[in-house]
Amino acid sequence: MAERRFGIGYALAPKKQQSFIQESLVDLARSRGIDLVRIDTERSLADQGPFDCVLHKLYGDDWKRELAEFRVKNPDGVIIDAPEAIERLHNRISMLQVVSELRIEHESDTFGIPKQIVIYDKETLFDRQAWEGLKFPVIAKPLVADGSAKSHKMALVFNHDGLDNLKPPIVLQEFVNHGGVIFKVYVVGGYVKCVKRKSLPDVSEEEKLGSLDGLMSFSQISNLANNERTDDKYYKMMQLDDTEMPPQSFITDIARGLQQAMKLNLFNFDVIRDARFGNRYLIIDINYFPGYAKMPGYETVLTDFFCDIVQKKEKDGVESTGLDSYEVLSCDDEVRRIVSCDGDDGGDLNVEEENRIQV
Ligand SMILES: O=P(O)(O)O[C@@H]1[C@@H](OP(=O)(O)O)[C@H](OP(=O)(O)O)[C@H](O)[C@H](OP(=O)(O)O)[C@H]1OP(=O)(O)O
Ligand SMILES: Nc1ncnc2c1ncn2[C@@H]1O[C@H](COP(=O)(O)OP(=O)(O)O)[C@@H](O)[C@H]1O
Ligand SMILES: [Mg+2]
Ligand SMILES: [Mg+2]
Repeated sequence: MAERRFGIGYALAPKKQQSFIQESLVDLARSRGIDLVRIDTERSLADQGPFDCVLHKLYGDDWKRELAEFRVKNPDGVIIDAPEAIERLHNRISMLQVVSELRIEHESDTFGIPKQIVIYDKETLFDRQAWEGLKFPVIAKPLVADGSAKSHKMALVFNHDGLDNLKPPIVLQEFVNHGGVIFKVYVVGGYVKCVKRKSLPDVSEEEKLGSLDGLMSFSQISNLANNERTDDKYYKMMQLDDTEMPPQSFITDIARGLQQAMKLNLFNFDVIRDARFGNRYLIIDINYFPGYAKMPGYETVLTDFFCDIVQKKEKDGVESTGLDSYEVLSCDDEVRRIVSCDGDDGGDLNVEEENRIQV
């Protein structure tokens, strides 16, 4: 009998397609019975395929309608992940709300999110009452995280003078010294991988007091190194070797908790370690379908994940994948759970002035 093959359609923006759909991934998936096929977004999704599975990172109502139509016409098809679940990550407030809802006990380490407020208009920006409890320096982040260059443009604000340049809606989040290193935790179904990346340097007491401009803008700090990123080489070059990794089991528990709460299979989150405590971790960002190609061995991890989904669907029906009802793929049983922790990131932020921070 001929080997059963599976078709996975992908709908990605050109830049994402280029970084993610590499020959090495396509070849490995093909050798294991999975054909990765580009979805033509100029045509109706439901008229293409057939696809056992749809993988996507696109924004907007038109695309949501395409997915809805696909669901109706392909009750056996699996959508990774549900657009309704992904949308939570398009707003920097709802994104982190889920962290506050997690209940995870760990012997010595704690986690949370930095103090933050959302500002919708200039009036509130200058209203000292709205600021109660929040201390300078703060990072101003665009409220919307929609993948645009603008949504990554941030500013470190040292004092009230810096506020003049900000354009709401923004989130103001306390800047927390963390030794200039950020931990990026990549999640793919049941797989969790934590890596170290360069971050913003700590701010000294003198800098806090002495900044002339009151503000410094920056964008995608941890992505500044665009050379090959095998971790050993990157860690040496960026002088990250000495930074201790967070406890693996702790990070895995947080990853699992987030995954279950958000009902997402493909995401990463950025974690910093509060330099004042050393055992306090803060989650500052969660991204849907991040740059997996930067993760060592991404081809194997992603292919294993695809195989798990299609095999589960084949064996027990689409409900068993959990993805039909927008649940996440279960982390036990058939889903291989590899956890490793070996140790990134960053247009018009809403600032009129530009001083690029060099790290
Ligand atoms: O392109 P890459 O590889 O830098 O991936 C970006 C991610 O970098 P990371 O994997 O966390 O280092 C990046 O993560 P950060 O927000 O920089 O932490 C985002 O996920 C970005 O997607 P979007 O612009 O928010 O939609 C991701 O961009 P897209 O590839 O989705 O456009
Ligand atoms: N509260 C914070 N304290 C210290 N550094 C931060 C904080 N928030 C963000 N950063 C730094 O700014 C970078 C970009 O912020 P992030 O929220 O991850 O936005 P993006 O979605 O563009 O990656 C982070 O990678 C980190 O280096
Ligand atoms: Mg980030
Ligand atoms: Mg982000």
